[in-house]
Amino acid sequence: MTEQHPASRLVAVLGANGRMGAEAVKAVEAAPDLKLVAALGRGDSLDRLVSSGAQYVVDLTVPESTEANVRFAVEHGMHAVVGTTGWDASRLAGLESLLSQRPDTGVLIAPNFALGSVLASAFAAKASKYFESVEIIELHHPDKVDAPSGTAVRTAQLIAAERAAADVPPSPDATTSERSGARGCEVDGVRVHSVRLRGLVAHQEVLLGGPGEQLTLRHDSFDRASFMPGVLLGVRNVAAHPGLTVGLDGYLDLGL
Ligand SMILES: NC(=O)C1=CN([C@@H]2O[C@H](COP(=O)(O)OP(=O)(O)OC[C@H]3O[C@@H](n4cnc5c(N)ncnc54)[C@H](O)[C@@H]3O)[C@@H](O)[C@H]2O)C=CC1
Ligand SMILES: O=C(O)C1=N[C@H](C(=O)O)C[C@H](O)C1
Repeated sequence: MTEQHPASRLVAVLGANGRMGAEAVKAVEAAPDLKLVAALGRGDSLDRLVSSGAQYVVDLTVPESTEANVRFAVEHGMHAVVGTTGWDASRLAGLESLLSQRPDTGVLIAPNFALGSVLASAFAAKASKYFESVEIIELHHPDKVDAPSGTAVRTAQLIAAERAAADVPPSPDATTSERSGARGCEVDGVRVHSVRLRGLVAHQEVLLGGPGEQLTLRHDSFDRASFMPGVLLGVRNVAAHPGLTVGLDGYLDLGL
């Protein structure tokens, strides 16, 4: 007979057959204070979230599914911890409006669950106002469907906000002739370059340049195990943070 933890949080994982979802299933099963009540893959009915009694939903699916999944969870009073990419400003606004009708429900949208990545992005944002130039290089496995990565988008947004608040001008760039894509894409005025290479998992460098010097902030996830402490931290904290939180840093005391 399996031992029941008296205060178990009942957790469902969506995308359970995927690279991240499979890892999250193992992490939830191994956590003494959590109980996995559903592990759903593509094509499974979301009604199983309700019938399983799930209180927490971990969404690790695909950009085209995640919005409907999270809406379903919130409409049924479940807290959601979301690692899936694709949450642009308009999706976030729609979710905030839905959550305003559910004041006790919490949703965490975490572009990256790895603590080191969250720290690297925060440090980069803080440092960026002291440098003339900033560019981001994100490097991932070639099975990733979206580019640039959600982490890079979030990092660029944090950097852009810090630089705007400090009235830092745009990074200098004399390019007048460009083969399409050579300068990457622009996110809030920050150039982002995406590499897809077999052997990689998830990596990012923020390059900060000033006269005669460069600061590079690099983070590497060598294994998806790196994301699991953040997933568990999200599940354990999301109910205490009703409404929408974007970024795991919202649950951490970074003191920055
Ligand atoms: N926040 C973070 O720290 C991390 C986020 N990610 C993001 O998480 C997402 C998943 O990444 P991977 O696991 O590498 O992708 P994956 O492609 O291996 O897994 C996605 C899984 O979701 C399933 N799926 C699609 N629609 C579904 C639905 N409606 N219900 C249930 N399952 C559904 C797919 O069949 C697939 O098995 C991506 O958006 C990725 O960028 C990935 C790693 C870390
Ligand atoms: O698809 C991935 O693998 C990852 N996706 C997230 C992203 O787009 O930032 C998080 C991490 O980089 C891994």
